Amino acid sequence: MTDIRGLGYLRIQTTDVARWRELVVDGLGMAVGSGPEPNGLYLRVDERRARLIVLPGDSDKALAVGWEVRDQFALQRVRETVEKAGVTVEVLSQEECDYRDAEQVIAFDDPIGTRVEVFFGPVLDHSPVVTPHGGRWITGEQGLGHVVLPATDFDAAHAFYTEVLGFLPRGAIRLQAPGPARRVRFLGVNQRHHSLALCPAPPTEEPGLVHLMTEVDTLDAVGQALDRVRKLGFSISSTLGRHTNDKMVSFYVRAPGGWDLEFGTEGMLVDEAYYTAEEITADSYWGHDWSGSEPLAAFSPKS
Ligand SMILES: Cc1ccc(O)c(O)c1CC[C@@H]1C(=O)CC[C@]2(C)C(=O)CC[C@@H]12
Ligand SMILES: [Fe+2]
Repeated sequence: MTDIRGLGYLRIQTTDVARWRELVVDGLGMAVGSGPEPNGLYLRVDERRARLIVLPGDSDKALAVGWEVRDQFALQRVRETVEKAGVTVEVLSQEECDYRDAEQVIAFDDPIGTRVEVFFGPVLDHSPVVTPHGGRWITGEQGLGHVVLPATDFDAAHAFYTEVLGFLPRGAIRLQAPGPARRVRFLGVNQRHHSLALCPAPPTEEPGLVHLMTEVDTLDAVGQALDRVRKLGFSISSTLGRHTNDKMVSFYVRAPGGWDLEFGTEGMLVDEAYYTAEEITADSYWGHDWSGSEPLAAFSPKS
C-alpha cells in the first residue's frame, strides 16, 4: 500500500490573479485564506490554511502538486523509495516548510516534469470556513480532489506513480484516435475514485495541468456555481454531466492559463476490499458536452 493518503494542495502561478479570484471566490465560492505571499491568493475549503494557492507570475503554470502522508515515518519511506528509483529528492528547509504550512516537506520532479511535494503535518486554521456562497467541500480522508496531468512520456509517468509512489490503478478510458490504443489512466490513494489521472499529451511548455477537480456536498451547489461562473463570463469547457467511473456529476470551467477546474458532487466511494480496475467506454452517462471547449493548453503542442 502506498504511504500517500491524498491530494493535499495545488500551488500554481498566473499572470492574472484578479481573474482567478473572480473564478474561484466569486464563481466557485471558495473562501479566502491566508499565506506568506502578500500578493498571493490562498483558497480555503476546509480546516487547512490553504488548499489552492494562486501566486502572481509571468506565465500560467503549475508550481507544485502537494501529496499528503500520515507522519514523518511515512515521509521518510517515500523519500527512500523515490531515491532508490534514481530520482533526486530535495528535503526542504524549515523556512520552506513554513512557507508551505506543513511540518516537513520533500520535493522532486516526476517523469513529466511536474514538481511534486510530499508533506506531513499540515497547519490548520480553526476559524470558520466562511465561503461566500455557503458551499461545503468534500475533503477530509478523500483529500482535496483530483488533478489530471498531461503526460508526455506516459509510460514513464504511469510507472513512476504506480510502481514507485504506489498509486493504485482505478481504471482507464481509451482515447479515440487512430493507431495503437492510448488511454487516460485513473489512479487512487484513498476512497476517492481517483486523486490523479494521467492523460497522454504532446510536449508543451506550460501549464502542466489538464484540470483540478474539487467536490462539494450538493447538486444545488454545483448548479449554482455553474450559473455564477457563466454570469462572470468564464468559458464552460464541458457542460454538466455524470461520469461513468466515479459517478461524479460535474462541469468544467476554463481557468486563466488554459486549463480547467472541474466542479462536482456525488462522487462514489471506493471500497478497496472489492474494487477492480475497469475500462470505461464512455466518459459520461449523460452530458459533459465538450464541443464548446476552447483548446486546452496542455494539448496544444509547442511550436
Ligand atoms: C472520463 C473522466 C472520468 C472522471 C473524471 O474526473 C474525468 O475528468 C474524466 C474526463 C477525462 C477526459 C477524457 O477522458 C478524455 C480527454 C479529456 C476530455 C480532456 O481533454 C480533459 C478531460 C479528459
Ligand atoms: Fe476529472
